This record gives sequence, structure tokens and C-alpha cells, in this order.
Amino acid sequence: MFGNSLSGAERARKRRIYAALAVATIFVMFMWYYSSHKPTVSPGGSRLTNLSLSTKMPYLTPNTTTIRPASSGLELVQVQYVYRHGARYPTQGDMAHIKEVYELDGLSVSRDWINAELIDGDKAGLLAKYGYREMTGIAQRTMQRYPTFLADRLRNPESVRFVSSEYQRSHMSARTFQGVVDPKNHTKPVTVLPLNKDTILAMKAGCSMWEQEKEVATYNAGREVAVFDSIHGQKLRERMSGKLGVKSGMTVAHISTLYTMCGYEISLFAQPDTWCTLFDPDTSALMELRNDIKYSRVYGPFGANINKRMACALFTALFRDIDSALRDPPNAISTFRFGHAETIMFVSTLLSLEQVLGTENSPITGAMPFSLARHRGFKTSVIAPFSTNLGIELYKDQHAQPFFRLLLNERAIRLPECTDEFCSLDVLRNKLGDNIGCDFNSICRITPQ
Ligand SMILES: O=C(O)[C@@H](COP(=O)(O)O)OP(=O)(O)O
Repeated sequence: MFGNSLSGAERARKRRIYAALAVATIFVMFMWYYSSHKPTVSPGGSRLTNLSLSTKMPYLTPNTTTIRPASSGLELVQVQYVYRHGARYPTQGDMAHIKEVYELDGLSVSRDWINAELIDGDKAGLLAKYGYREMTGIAQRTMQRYPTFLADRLRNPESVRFVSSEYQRSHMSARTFQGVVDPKNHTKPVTVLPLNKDTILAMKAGCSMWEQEKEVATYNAGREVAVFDSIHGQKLRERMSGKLGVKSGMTVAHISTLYTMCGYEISLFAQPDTWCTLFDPDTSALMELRNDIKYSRVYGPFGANINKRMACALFTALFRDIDSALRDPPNAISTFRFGHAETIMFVSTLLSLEQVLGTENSPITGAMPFSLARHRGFKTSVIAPFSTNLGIELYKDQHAQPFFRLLLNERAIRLPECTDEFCSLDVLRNKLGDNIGCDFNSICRITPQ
């Protein structure tokens, strides 16, 4: 009897150990699943996600301590930055697509997935709260990166300038940034470039030749997207229809909208618990590939030759400032320019940054194997997230020789022609060739056949 009750106690002890082990295992598995599948929101408001969200990607705050200081022989003379505006509400076109999804036959999602702000026409295209926050954070880090340089420059209000396109989202991004860098309002108000004269930030608006080429690029992209859909469409449709209870009529275009909605939910509301639960890192990367078929042809390196020249007026303006800075360093002007996804994509195309950012640089096709696509240099989540930016730092050495360094999204990058991230300015000048001093209007003119 005594022996039996001891073994009973023993059994109970074992049961408790097994139960504790089971609970611990479930907890560990939950934490693993949670950390690998659920995007997180950091206390600073920067949205971290393991999804690739194309042009709706939130800006991922870098670890600025990884930027190498310049050697003591190099003196910073000027900085020039080009930004895409911060996170914005969907444009009218995106809102129309989102409405279509909300009205899909049989759609069964919890009420909090339907977000009235994403289809509120009064907000279309406007800078959103997180867009303001992104710009504030970037401006604060810019102050930390150049503390004495910017403080010295701001003593002469003419030597720091802010320029934006005419769109509210770019203008407000510029004003937010300026408010942090120059809280006492020493500098001039942001210069807003009227759309019909803007050849440097919203350059596509006034370029007939690009408009014409865009038709061809869009047609070619459409053919490749059809190939993509024929390969991946059925699996994607089955997956999404099942998850959403949609009975019929779900197309890959709808799934592309679901993906865009996930991007907005993360970038605008730090909300990973709705549409984003439909995607995992691989599915989001696949949807980005589908988007990039088009972006890489319409704005990027796999479209018309004019894509490689669209940022020439911008580089002409940048080099006008660089050359006057080299002639008269104490009066160098540092400029912060605020534009669009197109601005940065055209800059990237002119500089062939895809060759810096990846090892796979064949044109993106609908049949591209995922294993290759993973290594491609043209990825919109990397080159064109909200608030994306490219900086050019100009230095002089002890012999007055000019050097430059490029920063993409606050991380130093090195052109293949350079042996170090601090590189002779001649390399950049040679790379740009006749893009410096180009006649943008004549490049954009359609000559009669
Ligand atoms: O050209 C535009 O309307 C958007 C790109 O829109 P998407 O094609 O990415 O939706 O550029 P933005 O002003 O947001 O930088």
C-alpha cells in the first residue's frame, strides 16, 4: 500500500513535469512563430517587418553607428540629399482597388480589417502621421551625423536649402525635416517646384518622350506579369480565397491589392494583424517580384534608354552646387530635396545602383526562378520604400582634392568603380558623363519620324 502511494506520488510528479515541459515547449514555439511571422513595432515608432512590401515598405531605421567616420585628412565641405516623401495615404487609384477588395463576393474578415481611412478620398496621397514621424527621425539622425558641420552652416542661413516637389506629401516632408534641422527658422522657406517646371524631382510629369516609352514598357511588363500569373496565380488564388472565404472572382490583381493593403496597414498604422497575416516573407517577396516586373521597366534599368537619363537635370543641379562648393568652400550650399519614388528610382537607374545592391541583374521576367530573384539588385522595398534617401557627401583632402561618399538610406554604399566608400569625385563625374549639363527638355522632346 505504502509502495503504491509512493508510486502514485511519483506518477503525479512526473505528470507535473510533463505538463510543465509541454507548456514550455508550446511557449517556445509560440515565441518562435511570433518573432518570425509577426512584424513588430518598436517603441520609437519605427516599424520593423520581415515582409518585403515594395513601394509601400516602411522606412527601416538603420543602425547609424555603422557609418564609418571620414579619416582625419578629409574635411566635409557639403552634403546633398534626395528623399522620397514619408509614408502617405493611398492614391485615388489605390483607393479604387481597395474598395473592390472590400466588396469581394463572400469576403469574410473581422470588422477591424475594413479601414475607412484607406478609402477616404479626402486623404488620398497625403502625408500620413507615420510619414511625419519618419521624416522627424531621419532629420534627428542627420543632425547627429553632422553635428558641428550643420551647426556651423546654419549660422549662415543661405548655406542650407530645402526644396520639394509641388505635392503636399513631399512639401510636408520637407517642412517637417526643416523644422527639426532648423527649429529657429533661420533658413528660407522650402522652395516648391511647380509641377509644370519641375525637371528635377517630379521629372516624369513634363517628359513627353518618357510618357511615350512608358506605354511600351507597360505593355512589355503586362506580358511578363501574365507569365508570372500563369505560373503562380492558381496557388496564390487558392491560398487567399480559402483564407478570406471568397467564393469566386478573386484574381491575382486582387491579391496584389491585398499585398498593397498590407503595406499600407504596416506603414501607416503599424498594424500587422489584418491583411498582413495573409502573407509570409516568401509570399510577400513573390508579390514584390510581380510589382518589380513593372517598376524595373517603367522607371528602372530594364526599360527604355531614357530611364537612364531622367535624373540628368537633377545631377546637373547637384553638380552645379558641388562645383561652386569646390570653388568657394566656406560658402558651400547644402541642399535637401524631397520628391517621389520616381525620383529615387531614376537616380538609382542613372547610377546603376542595382549593380551595387545585388548580384543578379538580368531583366526581371515573369518566369524568373525565385532562387535568382532573391539576389536581384532591383528591389523596390530596398530602393523605394517610403522616405528612401540618397546622400552625397563632398570632402576635400589636404591637397584640396575632392572626394565623395554615397549614403543610401543612411548606410554607406560603394560604387563598383571605387576602391573605397570615400572615392575620388572624378569617378562620379566620369560615370555621369554628359548627364551633367544635359538639356532635359530636348531629351524629352518627341522628334517627328
Ligand atoms: O507616382 C506615384 O504616384 C507614386 C508611386 O505610386 P505607386 O506606383 O508606388 O503606388 O509615387 P510617390 O509619390 O508615392 O513616391
